[in-house]
Amino acid sequence: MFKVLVSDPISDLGISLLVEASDISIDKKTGLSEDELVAIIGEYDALLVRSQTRVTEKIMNAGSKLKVIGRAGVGVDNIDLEAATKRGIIVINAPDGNTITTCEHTFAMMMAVARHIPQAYLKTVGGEWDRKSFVGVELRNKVLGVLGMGRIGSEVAARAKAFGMNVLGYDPFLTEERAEKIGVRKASVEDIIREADFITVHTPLTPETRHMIGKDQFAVIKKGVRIVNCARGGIIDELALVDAIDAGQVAGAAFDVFESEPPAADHPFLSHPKIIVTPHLGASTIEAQENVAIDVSEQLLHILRGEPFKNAVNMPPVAAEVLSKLEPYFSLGKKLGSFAAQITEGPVKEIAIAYAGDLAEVDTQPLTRHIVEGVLAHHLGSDQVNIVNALHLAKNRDVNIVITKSHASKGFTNQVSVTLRTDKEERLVAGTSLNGFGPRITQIDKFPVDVEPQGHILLISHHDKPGIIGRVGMLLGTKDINIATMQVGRKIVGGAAIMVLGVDKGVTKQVLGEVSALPDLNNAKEIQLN
Ligand SMILES: NC(=O)c1ccc[n+]([C@@H]2O[C@H](COP(=O)([O-])OP(=O)(O)OC[C@H]3O[C@@H](n4cnc5c(N)ncnc54)[C@H](O)[C@@H]3O)[C@@H](O)[C@H]2O)c1
Ligand SMILES: O=C(O)CC[C@@H](O)C(=O)O
Repeated sequence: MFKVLVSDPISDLGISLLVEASDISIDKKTGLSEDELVAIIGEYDALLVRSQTRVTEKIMNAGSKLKVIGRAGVGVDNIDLEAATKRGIIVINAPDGNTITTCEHTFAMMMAVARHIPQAYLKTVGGEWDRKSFVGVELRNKVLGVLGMGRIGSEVAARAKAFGMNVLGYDPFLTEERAEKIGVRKASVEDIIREADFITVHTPLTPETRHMIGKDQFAVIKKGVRIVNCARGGIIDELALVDAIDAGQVAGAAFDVFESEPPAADHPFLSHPKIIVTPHLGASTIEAQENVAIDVSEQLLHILRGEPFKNAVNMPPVAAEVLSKLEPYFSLGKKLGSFAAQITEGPVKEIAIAYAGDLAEVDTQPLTRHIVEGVLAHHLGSDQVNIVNALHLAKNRDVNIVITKSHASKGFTNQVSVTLRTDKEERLVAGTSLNGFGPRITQIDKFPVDVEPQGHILLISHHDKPGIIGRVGMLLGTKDINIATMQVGRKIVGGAAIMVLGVDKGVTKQVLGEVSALPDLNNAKEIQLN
């Protein structure tokens, strides 16, 4: 008999599958503190949560029988994934079940902010008949900018067209073909900032999306824009938004999510007359809660019964014999994928992976998953992509994966090369794992290099001329940026060349701009590898 603990309010109908299963015994105990959970979790094989329970390492360490944590919803930011992976606990989620519900909530918020519904309601029930203060705007013929064209963003875009809106979409994975299929115009973030009358965000919160609309964007944003966030708090800079509304640049905003939840009582959104809020209700419909609970219950049963399952968001075990051959390359593969994603412009259409040397003789699929994970995690967020779902996510986004194998490997026992193809360019990063030294990047585009894939790396392309290295070093020195390692690669004397610098700390966009502006330099990019 497997014991399952449900620690958040989750639809009864959704978990009826578990309740009715003869090999499952289920306990519902909601609102427990961390210590209370620690005290009882040792009895359970599975934990089922929504977003309130914070599943910490302490709880997992006390869960000696815990095999699986099920999240009835998409975001797993309330679960310590690293700790789960470390302890071999499988974390599953239900990514599809609340898409439509959250999309509809986005529309409810967009219409409510366009027509001042909450403000008008409060006055009316307060006894005032005020028809002058609440003149709104139509959605028809307005430009809607959608940042993040995944599951929810795409559904929002489709419905916006029914309202007669002109939709601009931005997503690193949005190709012209897909934009055409959905019926949106593919745009840049800058286009959306300048042209949209309504902006709605549907990305995960990642280092790249944090404050993607902040002070700089509000300075140039279309006057009178209305902003909706039903994704994750922090994608829009909350304080900069309040300033932009007070300055008359932004007409209003509707937020379902906050940088810190619940927000503090004195949070400026809670008293602002032009900002409407809901308490993270995006997924709160009867239908969505049933859907996500059914999805996650089914998967939970499969895992407990040792059957195949989907939607695991952390790393599953790899067979021992495969592991021993491929393990030295897993970290390299993920880093090659991440490096390539960070230097490549435009939506990825194809990931071409070439395995050379002894690797050509083994089943490299687990390694392919690590490489694709590295590519996708840069845009989708590392909590959403793992070796179980990486290939599925790539397929969903029409990203083609091409594998080639050859026994010859240019002097290394094994070499792995990753080429990303986009509408704009094709970039290659190759590497190997050196006995006793670990992973090394051995080639970037056509240039041979020897780079340890670790920490902050500056990739500079330039013309091979005397004095360039000195100019770069001098500039970085004045910015207090210490160069730890340096590699220069060129094919011919006086031709195109690259410089790969390992630096001790992150480099701001401004410094990158200054480096790129040095004479004989083409551009400079920063790559971060953990
Ligand atoms: N309010 C709620 O209750 C609620 C409910 C469900 C989901 N969510 C949140 O909504 C968001 C979207 O969910 P989803 O199911 O559509 O996820 P999804 O993974 O299907 O889509 C997210 C999209 O964002 C894109 N993206 C990543 N970085 C980007 C960037 N810098 N600029 C533009 N796009 C970028 C990704 O390529 C991806 O296509 C998530 O943050 C999720 O946690 C909130
Ligand atoms: O209501 C919830 O459980 C949170 C929903 C949402 O933010 C999610 O990530 O699925």
